[in-house]
Amino acid sequence: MAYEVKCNDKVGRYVVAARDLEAGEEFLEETAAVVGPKHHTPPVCLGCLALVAGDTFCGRCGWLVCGPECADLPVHKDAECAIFASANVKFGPPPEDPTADCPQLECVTPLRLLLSVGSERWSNEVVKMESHSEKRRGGADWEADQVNIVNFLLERCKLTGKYTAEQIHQVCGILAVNAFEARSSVSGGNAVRALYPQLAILSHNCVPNTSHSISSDYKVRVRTTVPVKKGEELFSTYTHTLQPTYARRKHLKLSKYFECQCSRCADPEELGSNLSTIKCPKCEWGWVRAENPLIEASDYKCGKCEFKMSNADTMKAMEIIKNQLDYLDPESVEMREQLIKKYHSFLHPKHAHLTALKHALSQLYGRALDYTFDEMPDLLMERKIELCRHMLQIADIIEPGLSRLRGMILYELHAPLIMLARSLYQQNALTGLALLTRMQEAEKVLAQAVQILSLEDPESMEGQLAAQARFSLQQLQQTITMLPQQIDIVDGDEHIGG
Ligand SMILES: C[S@@+](CC[C@H](N)C(=O)[O-])C[C@H]1O[C@@H](n2cnc3c(N)ncnc32)[C@H](O)[C@@H]1O
Repeated sequence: MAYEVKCNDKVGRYVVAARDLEAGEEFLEETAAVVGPKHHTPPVCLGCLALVAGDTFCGRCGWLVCGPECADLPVHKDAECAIFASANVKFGPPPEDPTADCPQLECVTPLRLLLSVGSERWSNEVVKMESHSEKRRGGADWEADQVNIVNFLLERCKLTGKYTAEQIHQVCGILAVNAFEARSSVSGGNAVRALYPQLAILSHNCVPNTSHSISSDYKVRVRTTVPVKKGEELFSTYTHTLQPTYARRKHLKLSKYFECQCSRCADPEELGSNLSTIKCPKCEWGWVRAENPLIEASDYKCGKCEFKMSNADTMKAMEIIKNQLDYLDPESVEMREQLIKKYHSFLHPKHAHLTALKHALSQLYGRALDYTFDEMPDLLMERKIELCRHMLQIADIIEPGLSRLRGMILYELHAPLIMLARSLYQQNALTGLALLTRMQEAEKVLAQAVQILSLEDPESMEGQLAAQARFSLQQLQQTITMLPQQIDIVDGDEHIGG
């Protein structure tokens, strides 16, 4: 076994490496203990979990499915279907808006997990999982679960006597604290939730040293992203690493019921990534950061002058900017560039809000309408390169090594490097030697992207990119091999072949 489970008073169970692990080493493979609709989900088929319009129903229980084939899938037929059918609880009218949440489906995944009570997996693994029932009890989530799940299952589905209210709340807590988001196995897979009792033992860190990928059969594979020495802890991340400290900590407190104290959270500079740093409005080159980021209500102050901003004012300003980001047209390059200009005098260039804009732009340049590679002038190629390098500097800190984030950024970076180099060479703005050097740099970037993305499930979006990246790498390597000859011809007196 490559890992060992330990336990302490602070986090409960956690995982350490049982031997030295290399970067990219797979140390855990696991099938899901349960897969089902997310807690907040639009209408989905209870067979394949694809999004549905809400007008086709299972012939036995009357709940949502795509059609008879999905109705007969064991995941539905052998689970909630029999319970709903025997209690004669029909699915009510689905929401008019098929993208809106469907509270009726909240009971499905908890019920699927309850149906495993007494199984070997339940007794050996699931029952040991953290539910935080004491912290959840009486809170808003608990009260909503009481109505939508506990009462519904006990009263409407007539399960009193089979399960207790406490047991159903325990299952709701286990899912809330431990479940992972997966993609349904249908094409364009929508978000669903899956429970992996071994993977869930890993503690959280805002700089994770592992990554996992879930395949279309809902098997998860977990690997390291950096070398991990024997005895060192293995961490996953329960939140979005590109968010600033106050947002990550709030999410972890509200949904996972603990206060993160990791070294990134404790450092006002976020280990140099500066995702929470604001520009001082009073002095030049002063940076405003939380006085103590581990205190939720901490005020913010400039490290250079005496300027201070209250926590409330800072949070309000952050919220206003975030709202503007949330409602952006997902395809708009111009609006994102405008917002960057608008806020660059208020935020650190690496602040999470500017970084979110830059991250989106690093992917939109080359793809968005009017901004495909064919249409982009050199200036915009340079912009895409700059944006990718910005993202890479941050990823090197918050998700170092063979992380999916780095793999995707490196993939984005290779194409503009090649295209810009070619264009400059054609304009005689680069010598043949400089062209070769730049192509070799792009080759290194693309080779790293291939190395990382090849660790992903081949059917996933990243896995498919890996295949494309491998093909591009072969082509690039051929080009580079032939380049010295071609440059000799074009440049005449340049001798770079040797
Ligand atoms: C998914 S579970 C992890 C496994 C859990 N420790 C157990 O014993 O089953 C998540 C819970 O573990 C604890 N935990 C995980 N990472 C932590 C961290 N960095 N700091 C404090 N508690 C943490 C919290 O109680 C959290 O709600």
